[in-house]
Amino acid sequence: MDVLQQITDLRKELNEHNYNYYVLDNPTISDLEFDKKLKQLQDLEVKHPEYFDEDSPTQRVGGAVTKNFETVVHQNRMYSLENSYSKQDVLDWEQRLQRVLGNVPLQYTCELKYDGASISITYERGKLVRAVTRGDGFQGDDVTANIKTIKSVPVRLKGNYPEKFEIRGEIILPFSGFEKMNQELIEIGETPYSNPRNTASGSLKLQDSSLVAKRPLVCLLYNIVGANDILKNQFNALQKAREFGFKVPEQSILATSMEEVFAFIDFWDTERFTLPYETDGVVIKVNDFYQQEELGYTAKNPRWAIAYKFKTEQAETKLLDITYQVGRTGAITPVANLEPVQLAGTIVKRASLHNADQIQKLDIRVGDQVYVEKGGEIIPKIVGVDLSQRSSSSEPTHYIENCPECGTALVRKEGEAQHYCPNFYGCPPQIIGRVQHYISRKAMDIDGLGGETVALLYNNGLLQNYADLYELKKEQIVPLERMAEKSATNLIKGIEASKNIPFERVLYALGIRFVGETVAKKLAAHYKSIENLQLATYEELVMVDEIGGKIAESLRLFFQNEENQRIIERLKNYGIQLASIEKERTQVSNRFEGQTFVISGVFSHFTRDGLKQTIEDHGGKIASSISSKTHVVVAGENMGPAKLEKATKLGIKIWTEADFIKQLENNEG
Ligand SMILES: NC(=O)c1ccc[n+]([C@@H]2O[C@H](COP(=O)([O-])OP(=O)(O)OC[C@H]3O[C@@H](n4cnc5c(N)ncnc54)[C@H](O)[C@@H]3O)[C@@H](O)[C@H]2O)c1
Ligand SMILES: [Zn+2]
Repeated sequence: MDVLQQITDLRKELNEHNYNYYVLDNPTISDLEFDKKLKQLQDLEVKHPEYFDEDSPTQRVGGAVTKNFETVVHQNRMYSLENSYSKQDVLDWEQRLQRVLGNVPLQYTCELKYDGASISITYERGKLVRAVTRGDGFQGDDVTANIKTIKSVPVRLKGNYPEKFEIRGEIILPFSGFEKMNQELIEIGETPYSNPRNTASGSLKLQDSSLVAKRPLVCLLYNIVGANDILKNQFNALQKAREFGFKVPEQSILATSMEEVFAFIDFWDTERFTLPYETDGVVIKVNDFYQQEELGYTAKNPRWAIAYKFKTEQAETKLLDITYQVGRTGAITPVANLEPVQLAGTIVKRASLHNADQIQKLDIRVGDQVYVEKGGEIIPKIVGVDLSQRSSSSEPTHYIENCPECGTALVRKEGEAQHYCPNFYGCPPQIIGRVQHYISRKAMDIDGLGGETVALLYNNGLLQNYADLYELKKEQIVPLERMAEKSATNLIKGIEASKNIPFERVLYALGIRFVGETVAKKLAAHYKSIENLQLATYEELVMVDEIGGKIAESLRLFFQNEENQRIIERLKNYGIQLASIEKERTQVSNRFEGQTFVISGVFSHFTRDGLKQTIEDHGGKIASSISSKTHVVVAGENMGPAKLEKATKLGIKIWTEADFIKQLENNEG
């Protein structure tokens, strides 16, 4: 595979994991694996600076804003942390510090790294005025009402606090509270939550703050922003925060050498299991705020801090049996059912096995004692077998040959790891899964219709594919289980509203294999309509930017299929947007004709998308990164210093948001 493809694939994959992790609170791979892939991407990008992209997951904080809350632009950006896994990484970091600061003696604060969801809380004159999630670092969700229900968050401060400041912290769920919540769920026959971190993060996104109030959440604070002059250094700031009434864990220390830092790490590496909540590492920060300011930030992290991550834990348990799940694309995932075992603060009963190869490679057999590992989140994985304990009567695992849901013989394509059920139109989880994908937030975003309702509709014979949604009648829905007049009306309304979803998202919603959001955008921009895309040959498709053979092949297969053709025809008749209409509709002038723009930072009058649209409306082009072909950089707040430098070096015009508006008005006035 060529490097660019590899980079593109990794970015796409990591973006999807970020979405699962931060937005859905439902990761599908372990943190360790995620971090490995991120590192792999980082290494490739370092080797190939020509493929730099400011939107890469290596350059961005992973979260996003949701549509459920008001979006708030952060006064001060929220960053992530650089991760390290060895003491050598930490020593290398110290070297970099010394290079920038010029071999001065350094002091560090060492803090525990709390594993929850980050929050930024603003106080004015001692009163809590706003709490916002990290989101994408530039803007987040306003979750003030939810945060106010957390008892450890002071609504009014004590002592001699600064007039106005933000304080950052982590919303966590202590083990005891987590277990209590799960106990209650198990009692009513519900599935327990997978781990404290995702449950804490999911809690913040609840719409009903009285439900949040019932959850035993805790807020641990670690960073005051906007009062550096008064507070001078991090260790003092932590102390002061305690005096103002915040919950700041007492474990933090001030270290004057790396030896002391390492002693702190070693101590907590084992002692962390005695804490009432989960910690996944230690955060080391340059103590002095003046030095912090000198060091500054990369696109994603402060240069003055680093996180040392503890190694993940393993447990040994018995493999009871292997079951197989069928996904929306027909992919089969084997799942290991384990004798419940305590691991990293949660009870593990299942582990993912990925595919037949992995089972074979590790020679995993039912009845084996296996090692499971967990990176701090959901389904852990089996990393090995304790062969010394294998019974002599044990038999090698035979991978299933038929679909567990519909009985069809499974297929496995050359070069692919996964087995597939090819019964695209008859296999229930595939049918349901495709409709669930179609209605999902990033696709048609159908309000009032959830994944379970889709299954309900299918099970009642009301639905075989997503086109059938548009034939649904209220009278058919009302009598269904858990449905009522109002929910049925909402459902129909939501389906109707999906007719306004633009073509690129419809294309994504169709669920064509390998056609994710980005690819759908590219294709929509290039082909403008579904007819054009249907007519495109394999050779034409692979000529399109970022479209590889795998995607082209999948598109051909999809459009050749007569069932799909019928469905698309029906969607067309229902009035679904199967062509781009933006261009004709919005082109207002040719003011920016022939000019390429790069936009960077946060804007107050425009959203980023809105700004891009406006530029295009006036004939300009948008590029994702600065190069010699760029004509104008529109710089919002918080534009990165590296970018600014690059633009200046290349002699590119830099407009502020105000400049941009002036340019527009000149044209229009
Ligand atoms: N499994 C997946 O699919 C998946 C996807 C995305 C991210 N992740 C995981 O999430 C993590 C990356 O998330 P991230 O970008 O939030 O970085 P991070 O959690 O590794 O570190 C940054 C965060 O640490 C928190 N923090 C806790 N204690 C702190 C302290 N004392 N001082 C300062 N900050 C403190 C802050 O909220 C900060 O934003 C990784 O562990 C990654 O593996 C997993
Ligand atoms: Zn099947």
